[in-house]
Amino acid sequence: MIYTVTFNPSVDYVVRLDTLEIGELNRTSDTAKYAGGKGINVSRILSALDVPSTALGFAGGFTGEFIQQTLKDQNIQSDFITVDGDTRINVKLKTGEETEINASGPSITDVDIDKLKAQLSTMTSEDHVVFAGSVPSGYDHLYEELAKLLHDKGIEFTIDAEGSKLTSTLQYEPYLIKPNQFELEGITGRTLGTTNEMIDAAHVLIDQGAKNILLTLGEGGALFINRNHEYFIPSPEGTLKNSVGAGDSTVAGFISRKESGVEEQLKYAIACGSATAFSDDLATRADIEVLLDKIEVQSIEEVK
Ligand SMILES: Nc1ncnc2c1ncn2[C@@H]1O[C@H](COP(=O)(O)OP(=O)(O)O)[C@@H](O)[C@H]1O
Ligand SMILES: O=P(O)(O)OC[C@H]1O[C@](O)(COP(=O)(O)O)[C@@H](O)[C@@H]1O
Repeated sequence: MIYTVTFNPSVDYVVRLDTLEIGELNRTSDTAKYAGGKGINVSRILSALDVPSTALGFAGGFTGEFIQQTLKDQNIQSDFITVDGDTRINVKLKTGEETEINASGPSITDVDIDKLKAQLSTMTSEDHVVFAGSVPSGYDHLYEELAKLLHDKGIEFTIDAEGSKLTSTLQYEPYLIKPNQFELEGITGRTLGTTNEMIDAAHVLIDQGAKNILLTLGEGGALFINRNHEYFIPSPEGTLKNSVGAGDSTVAGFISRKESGVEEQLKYAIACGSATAFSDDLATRADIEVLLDKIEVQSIEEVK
């Protein structure tokens, strides 16, 4: 079973406006709300691809209810730990440009963490765990602690997190990490202007333990690096509607075809990411299938 863990889920409130005047009254042209948070998005795309998963994490209040009901309606299994306080609402402004305001989310306690650890303790080496997104304040060490717990039990895991939350887990050999360029620059502390600079930076993380790195570059596509392969995958052409969840969709696409070889995994990853970018909500299976044939996985030697 694939388990996704969203420590800090969100209701993503998408607000469309023709223009935004700071300091003035603005009226929307359209609004929508979606069950979000990185692991939840991974579960939703896996479900679109008919790959079962169970969504875990912390949820509370009316917003937490909304998320759990949405997953239920979509036939996605979930087992959230109830926390005090409302799950956050993240505002996604669409004004021609995309602007995001992500809230910090409700507090969690050591008791909540113990409940999550109890869930992880029932897993076996047949399972795969995806840890994704921010953590409530004060718990930055959680990623490292849980990665160690899974590594000690021989359970494969994927990490999509920023900065030290990600780098602290590399010693436990994550199956996949998925930084974007901005996140990789944050980790290395320098601007990565060329493909070679990005690949070199990725190899440092491989040397520290990461097994596979999908470095996503928005409309620029993605680079993939592991010990044996270096690939570039351009994004297909299309009209951007809402890129929220595009990165999570690439993670889901890659994991969904784990038994099919890396090139097929990359096709699915980019088809899922771009199909989500071209959709109002996350992509549907039909959106993904339309793009699959348009994805070309290029070995870096061909690109150079
Ligand atoms: N404007 C876009 N056009 C086409 N594909 C896109 C666009 N934005 C994102 N994608 C797709 O989604 C993937 C992940 O997007 P990215 O923005 O890099 O992730 P994140 O949301 O994690 O920052 C990209 O590799 C690409 O396949
Ligand atoms: O936990 P974080 O880092 O604040 O991110 C949460 C946000 O990320 C998302 O999961 C989208 O992530 P991506 O666009 O990177 O795929 C939203 O649904 C959510 O609002």
